[in-house]
Amino acid sequence: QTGEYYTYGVKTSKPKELDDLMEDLDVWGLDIFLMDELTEHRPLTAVAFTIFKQRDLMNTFSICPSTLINYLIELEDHYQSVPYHCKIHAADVTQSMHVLLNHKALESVFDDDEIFAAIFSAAIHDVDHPGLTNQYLISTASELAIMYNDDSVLENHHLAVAFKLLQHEKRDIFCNIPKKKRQLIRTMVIDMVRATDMSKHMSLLAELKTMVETKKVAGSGIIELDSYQDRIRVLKNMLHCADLSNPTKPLDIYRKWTDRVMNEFFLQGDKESSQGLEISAMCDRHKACIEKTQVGFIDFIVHPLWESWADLVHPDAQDILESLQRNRDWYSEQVENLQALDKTNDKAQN
Ligand SMILES: COc1ccc(C2=NN(C3CCN(c4nc(N)nc5sccc45)CC3)C(=O)[C@@H]3CC=CC[C@H]23)cc1OC
Ligand SMILES: [Mg+2]
Repeated sequence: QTGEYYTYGVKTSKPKELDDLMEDLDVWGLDIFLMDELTEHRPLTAVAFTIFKQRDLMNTFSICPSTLINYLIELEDHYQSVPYHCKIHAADVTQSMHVLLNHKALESVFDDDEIFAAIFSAAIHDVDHPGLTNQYLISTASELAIMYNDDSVLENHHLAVAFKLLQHEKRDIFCNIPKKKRQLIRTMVIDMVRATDMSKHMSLLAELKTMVETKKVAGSGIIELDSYQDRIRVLKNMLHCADLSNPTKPLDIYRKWTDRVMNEFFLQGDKESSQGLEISAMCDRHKACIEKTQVGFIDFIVHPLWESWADLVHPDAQDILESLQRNRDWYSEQVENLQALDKTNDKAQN
């Protein structure tokens, strides 16, 4: 019979399976789609609540569990049911952030404020995403682009929505945090979420590379970060890595994300086409080559970022880098097979 089990803040009719799955909460490659099923479509609430519990953040910040649940459920309900930028993506990035924070090279580097800010940022980072790009919102002079003057339109919107949801006493998880500390956490969250705008990718990566070159490492291999700028630079890159982690996950999970993101891009392309607009890169369902796009995404964006991250936290991200390489090889083989198929078809027709 369906039990009223709330161990993880959400109801489940499969407590045993959910217990088993939550064993993998700090494992890279946890099946977040199974999490969505077992939590009856509350993956973000279950994952974020359990991470807060495991890191003892409710005690540290005097957060009443019901207030945290109320906020997380409201936050999760404000993720739109778009193919990619939905609540499962938010849960995925939150869980990925949780694992990255556990890197040995970062052990006891970050304090409770920074850890709270990092997990909270991941949970809120795409809330109310409409499944359209900044460029589309800007070129169609949308309400959001007007509101945010074309500057990191989506990222500023995610932040505003997330903080507005706190303004109800039943949901204000910051209510027992001293004012000064609350402002510091808010500043860090704004910096981290704004850094998930892909237009900031190149400058963020350049900063990460500089940090790697000048990295000060204690004898134990733990990184020394002495300024706010250095600390927030690592946290911004960490969230950016979590946001660009799909190609580093087990192939069956990665391929589900590829299907979802291309579906979202194609839906935008359909809108652009029906509005007589030029169809954006990767958004034309009649012209896109999904496998080639993934090889390009990995070669130009994902691998350069993860290679630098792996240098920073060496050797903690080696298995992640190897998984990325295997997945890149698999998609590259698919491209070769498709090209061979095209050649065979051409021969057959001529
Ligand atoms: C699983 O597969 C994927 C997952 C996510 C994305 C995203 N993509 N982008 C951009 C990336 C650069 N982009 C590129 N543009 C052009 N012209 N060429 C090229 S070659 C290679 C890329 C590229 C534009 C989209 C976003 O901003 C999303 C929001 C935030 C983070 C990443 C998200 C993409 C995936 O697979 C492609
Ligand atoms: Mg985003």
